[in-house]
Amino acid sequence: MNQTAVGFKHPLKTLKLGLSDLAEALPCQALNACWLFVCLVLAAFAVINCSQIKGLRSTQARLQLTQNTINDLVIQSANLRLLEPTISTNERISAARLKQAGYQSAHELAYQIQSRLAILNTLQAELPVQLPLQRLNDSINKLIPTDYSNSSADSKRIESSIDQWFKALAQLSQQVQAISNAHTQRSNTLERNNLLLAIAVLAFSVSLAALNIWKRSKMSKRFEFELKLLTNQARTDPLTGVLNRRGWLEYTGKYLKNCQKEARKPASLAVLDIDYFKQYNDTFGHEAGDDRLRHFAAILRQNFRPGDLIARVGGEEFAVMLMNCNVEESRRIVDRIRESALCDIPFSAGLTNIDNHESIIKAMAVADQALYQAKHSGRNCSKIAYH
Ligand SMILES: Nc1nc2c(ncn2[C@@H]2O[C@H](COP(=O)(O)OP(=O)(O)OP(=O)(O)O)[C@@H](O)[C@H]2O)c(=O)[nH]1
Repeated sequence: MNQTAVGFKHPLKTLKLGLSDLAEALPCQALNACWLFVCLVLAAFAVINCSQIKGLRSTQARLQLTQNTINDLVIQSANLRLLEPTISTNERISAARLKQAGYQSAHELAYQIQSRLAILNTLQAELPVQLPLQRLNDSINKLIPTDYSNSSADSKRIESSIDQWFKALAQLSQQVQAISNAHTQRSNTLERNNLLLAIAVLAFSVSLAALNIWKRSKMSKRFEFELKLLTNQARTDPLTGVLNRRGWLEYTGKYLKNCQKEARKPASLAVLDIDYFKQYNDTFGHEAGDDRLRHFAAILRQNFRPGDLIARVGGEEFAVMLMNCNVEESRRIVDRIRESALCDIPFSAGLTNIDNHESIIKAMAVADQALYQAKHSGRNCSKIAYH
């Protein structure tokens, strides 16, 4: 059996229909509020991330400064090797070497190293970690020999102290590097998260805007359609489906205005009135009278050209505007309809031309005079009135 024939729908089509129906059914304001809420939450996360990144960056800057100070300290501490008794065998040689390196005495070197340790101490105050600076501070004094004797015990003590000092410095440097790396990693992760949040906020905002535009266009389309329907209904006779008096006056008025502007060929007007309609109504009833009116309108629609305007302007009175057609031609057309086998309804017609583009009301008054003549001439005939 052919499924299409019984109304089978492809599942994807059903889904598409379902989603668009759902989006349409959701109240616009509630949807906007939800969307906005999600955007705000995402934006709040992004702001929190930004402030964290800012904090991490300033800590990183301080860590970098700390690292640089430690590096300077390592370079400066290299001069401590000049004090090693194995290299400088006595105080004189040691002092000479220190002088060469730019220090007046071992104590000056110690003082400068302590100054750098003091800088590190200050920097540490703003770091989220505790560096073992106190230990270094204490040990620096012990490193400076007061006596440059050649005793091997003393020389060994100084050597091992300097080694320990460098070991401690290396550990400190590693510790700071590790903290700095952890901070860089954390701030990279936060930056990546922020990028994702920004993309999400953008996507949500764009989809919200698109949804609103779509809903608005759908609503305006529907509104346009309903307005058109109402407008058409207001201009149409519900019984016969042709224009009512209001529609007739509006369209013919517009047509005549355009004729003036574009110097079009003249039109002519025919007013057609069913004969003895009251008698028919009284004999066959109102319902049958309605059918007769519907039937007469159908005859007119079938026999006039599609461009001609047909209207029911009174109870059993119809008007036709025959475009680009003079009144004599129009009379021939009307008489041909009356005489055709299809037309089983007697009617009288009054005709006039609208060649000087006067108002439709005036033209109808002239056509009515012709109709009056036709009625008084025994009905079921056409008369022309010129003006
Ligand atoms: N069934 C029906 N009758 C209508 C409608 N509108 C008007 N009529 C009737 O149409 C009749 C018109 O009667 P008259 O104006 O005397 O016209 P007539 O009987 O055709 O007479 P002549 O035009 O002189 O031939 C009245 O009885 C109205 O009630 C309608 O919509 N439906």
